[in-house]
Amino acid sequence: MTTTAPTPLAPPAQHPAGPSSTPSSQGTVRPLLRLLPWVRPALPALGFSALAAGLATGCALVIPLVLQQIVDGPIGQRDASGIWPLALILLALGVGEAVLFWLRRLIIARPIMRAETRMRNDLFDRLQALPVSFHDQWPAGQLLSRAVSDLATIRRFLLFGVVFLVVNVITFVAGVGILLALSWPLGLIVGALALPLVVLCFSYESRYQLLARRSQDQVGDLATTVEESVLGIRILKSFGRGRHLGARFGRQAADLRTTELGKARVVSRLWATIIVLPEVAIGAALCLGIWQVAQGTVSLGTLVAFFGVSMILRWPVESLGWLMAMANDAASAATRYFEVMDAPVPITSPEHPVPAHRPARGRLEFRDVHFAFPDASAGQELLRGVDLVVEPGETVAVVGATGSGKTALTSLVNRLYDVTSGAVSIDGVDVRAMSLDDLRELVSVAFEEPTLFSASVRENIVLGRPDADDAAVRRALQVAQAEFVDDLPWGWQTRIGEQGLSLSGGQRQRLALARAVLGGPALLVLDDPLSALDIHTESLVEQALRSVLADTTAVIVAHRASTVMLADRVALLADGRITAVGTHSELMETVPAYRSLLTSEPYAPGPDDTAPHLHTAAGTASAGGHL
Ligand SMILES: Nc1ncnc2c1ncn2[C@@H]1O[C@H](COP(=O)(O)OP(=O)(O)OP(=O)(O)O)[C@@H](O)[C@H]1O
Repeated sequence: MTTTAPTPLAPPAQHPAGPSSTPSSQGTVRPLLRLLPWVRPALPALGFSALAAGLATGCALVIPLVLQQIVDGPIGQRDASGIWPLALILLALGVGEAVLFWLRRLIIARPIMRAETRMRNDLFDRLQALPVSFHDQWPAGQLLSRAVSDLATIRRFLLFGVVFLVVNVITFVAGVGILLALSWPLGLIVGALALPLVVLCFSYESRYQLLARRSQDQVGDLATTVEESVLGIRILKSFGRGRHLGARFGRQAADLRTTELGKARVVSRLWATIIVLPEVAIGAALCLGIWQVAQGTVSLGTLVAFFGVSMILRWPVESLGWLMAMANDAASAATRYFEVMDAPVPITSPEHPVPAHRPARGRLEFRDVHFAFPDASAGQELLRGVDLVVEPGETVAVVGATGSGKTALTSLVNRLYDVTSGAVSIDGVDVRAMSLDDLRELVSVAFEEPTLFSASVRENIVLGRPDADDAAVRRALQVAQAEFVDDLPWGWQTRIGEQGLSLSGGQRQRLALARAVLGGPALLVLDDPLSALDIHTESLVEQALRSVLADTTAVIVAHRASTVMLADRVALLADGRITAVGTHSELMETVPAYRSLLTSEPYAPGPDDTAPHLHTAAGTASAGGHL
């Protein structure tokens, strides 16, 4: 199978996650509001948490007022006994504040983490539902960073940022109200802070959001490099390219550092201004307050209370900088999350699926099939009118030059991709009209690159048929000549490493073949499944496969004559069409292009080869409908 996944050394693929696509117009609020469906169950807890935080801040705001009573009352009147009740109130307020802060955290943690888990599960489900063409275009690291770090960023904002953004604004408004009540000229000076603060935050938001987005994309690129270098460790070591990739990683890490420093610069500028503003306002109010106390227009207790409240207001103002940063980080993480969640899922079960024939006969038909990969340039069709019928129980080998589209053709059967036009049908039912569950039960596949998961041998084999019993697994293992699994340290329960790396290529192929033939599927699609086997094992597998293929419809992509011999007929794929169909010996005799593919005989297309070379043994319009 030819793959277009980005190679470790190629420039990053154009994917929608690029910083250039930063949707700055989305702002902060809209992406965050879209989290509502997941956050809704946590809203009561968020409300209680905000209430607890608000009450805690309320306690803190009342403390200076009690101090005012102490200063103007017992202290001013030198009545020591009057201090105790007020001191007890102070103590109660302090304890209340601490308990309420603890409660705030306790209430919110569980529901927000539940929301994060649901978002993560939904992302995983979405990734499973998205078509192969989506995964062809998106680097794995970009998806990984969305599933891990972006969701953690959103969780931190929901746990902490959102509550404090609300509570701090309320605290500021309430605090300024108290200050105005204590002394309106002093209150006005502190309250006037709000205007420059709002202007500042708005002016900084768009700059910061751009950097936040860039940094998250760069984390994704880093994750991609790590993933590729770990998966490709053998190649990198063999070619001594580890250092090269290390240099690329270093450059990406340096880019990320530059972006993070840029973020820090923007925040520190904002922060510096935000910290200076209340200091200036409080300083000015202090001068005026002292003058007012000296004039006797304000009591000393009022001045103490005023500064107590002002000090409490410093935190909501000063924290605004990083709360805004947190909100922007969360908004751009949410935007990245929704880029995946909003990606279209074109390959789905129809609303009213046509039931598959039961028992399935397994007649497979490609009718005028055209296909272009979604990311191919316009008009670049790989398949340009494929017509082919595979009768029930028949095995057809698809042969063609490398890159001619054999894998693409077989991928249309179980809808890994959909045809651009034309139709693929099984027992007369268009595969797009069936439910995906039905289709994937009917069609079983084995690819040249066998993917095994980090699970036991048995779990890997029964992947598509979890209810298969041991006898069926044993039969599948026999067909695939994969009984070597009995000799593994824990037999069928042996965990095979990530991607089955602890097994040889041939062993992995045999397990993948066992997985494909398990349970006797109606239709078997094998994409050069024996390429990694030695001649001896290959002939053993072929012997065993023959019994399975005797009554199963099968399409086998074949590169070697030995695999072709498994088939009843062979179809030659060239120039996007089936140009010849017949038995192996017929094609060897009459089709030079075919002969050249399976032997070392050179082939130069002649004038006779420009038109599709259709072997008539099966008859172009025969009763069987073969090409
Ligand atoms: N996801 C993709 N997006 C765009 N082009 C692709 C994609 N996958 C494969 N191709 C291109 O389509 C062509 C056919 O690929 P395909 O894998 O079907 O060929 P093949 O006949 O199976 O080749 P081989 O015999 O080498 O396995 C190749 O030129 C390949 O580069």
